[in-house]
Amino acid sequence: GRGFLPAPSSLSGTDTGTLSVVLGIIFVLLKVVQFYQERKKLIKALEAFPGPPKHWLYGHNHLVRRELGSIRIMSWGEEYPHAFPRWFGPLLPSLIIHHPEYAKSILGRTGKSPQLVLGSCVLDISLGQGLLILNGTKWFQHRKLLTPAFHYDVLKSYVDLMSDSVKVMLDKWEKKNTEKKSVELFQDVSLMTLDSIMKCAFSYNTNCQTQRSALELSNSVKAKGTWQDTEEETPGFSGHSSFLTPQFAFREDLGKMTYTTMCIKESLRLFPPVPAVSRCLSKSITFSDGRSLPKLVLLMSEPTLTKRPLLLPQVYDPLRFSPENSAQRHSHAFLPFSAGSRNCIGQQFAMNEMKVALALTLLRFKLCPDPSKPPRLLPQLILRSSNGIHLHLRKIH
Ligand code: HEM
Repeated sequence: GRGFLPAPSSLSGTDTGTLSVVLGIIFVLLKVVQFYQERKKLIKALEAFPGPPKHWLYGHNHLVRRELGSIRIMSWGEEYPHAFPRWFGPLLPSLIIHHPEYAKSILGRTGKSPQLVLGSCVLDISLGQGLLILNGTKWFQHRKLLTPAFHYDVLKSYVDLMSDSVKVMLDKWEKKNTEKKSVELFQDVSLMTLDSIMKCAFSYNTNCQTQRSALELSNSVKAKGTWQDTEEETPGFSGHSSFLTPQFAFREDLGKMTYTTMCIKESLRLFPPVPAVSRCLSKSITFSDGRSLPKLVLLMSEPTLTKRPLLLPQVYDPLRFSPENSAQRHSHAFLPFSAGSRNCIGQQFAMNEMKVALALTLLRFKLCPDPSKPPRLLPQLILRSSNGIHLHLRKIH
């Protein structure tokens, strides 16, 4: 029948233009209303979580300094049990979780892809589309593809490759004049870990510790292809036999290095290499104490806080991790490698490598800190020291 609007065919150009503008405005208004309602719901839900007062514009940004175990965050943790809101500016809320039971609720959620918040464009550019920042089905497929490569038995065979890489590093240290001056070790250790992962994952000897510049190396890695490019051919973790040397004695002993493992865990507790993990809720959640959150809240969990029961005192004491002392501990009180389906796939690889590196290093050197250059901790995506790590090396034999 006849309506108020003329038939589409009779619309002039100006009318079509006006119509699109009106539709556009309606769309934007609907989005604003939707955003406003979601925000109201979110703020209501966050009311159940008391927290420090926030500034209307900065949120909590002006109160929190980027430092490991920030005293302020720690004291907030003291004041506001289990979890408290942390606003990034006026619009973006997050919930800082610092209770093992809360961490368990979040990290223990099943489903194909616990969404990570990490998929920001900055990470996309710097890391490529690796497992760490993938989400959804793609993450699930890649994770499934890579999991067998980290099987216990497969990892055992890498011990020889790891020890070769460590020995190159130690030989380099022997040649340095370490009599009086302390040595910056972070660079060397980074290159050693790169060398060893390249050998294990790609069966590729880069010689990066002795020859290549970082640029040359990154080009050769690109030429060789990265993990995510090798879907048909499971990335490395296979034809590595050419590197194997049968005489390595630790291979069977790694599982027996109980005290070394305790020392490593204590170091990971005090200096967590991944200082915080974050999750985005894809559906609402109710915690064990009855408080709940709607979907789409950015959640951050600082392991430094999550493992609060362990955090104080700041004294290095490996015995904290003795079987007796660990028996009563909550399963989610100490999470250097995170937990749940999105935990660190390289956890066992990393533990093995740390044991091999530590044992071989201590067989050759005594290490002492340089009090004039203490590390300045800088928690970024990973924890680093802004001024390197300076140690005195004393040759044992
Ligand atoms: C001490 C050494 C390491 C620590 C403390 C560590 C810690 C972590 C943590 C906490 C996560 C979870 C991140 C999150 O939930 O947002 C993670 C993820 C991951 N780690 Fe590690 N990691 C270490 C070494 C390694 C190594 C050696 C590899 C590879 C051989 C590796 C590969 C990965 C991958 C691929 C993921 C992403 C897993 C996924 O999203 O499914 N990590 N790591």
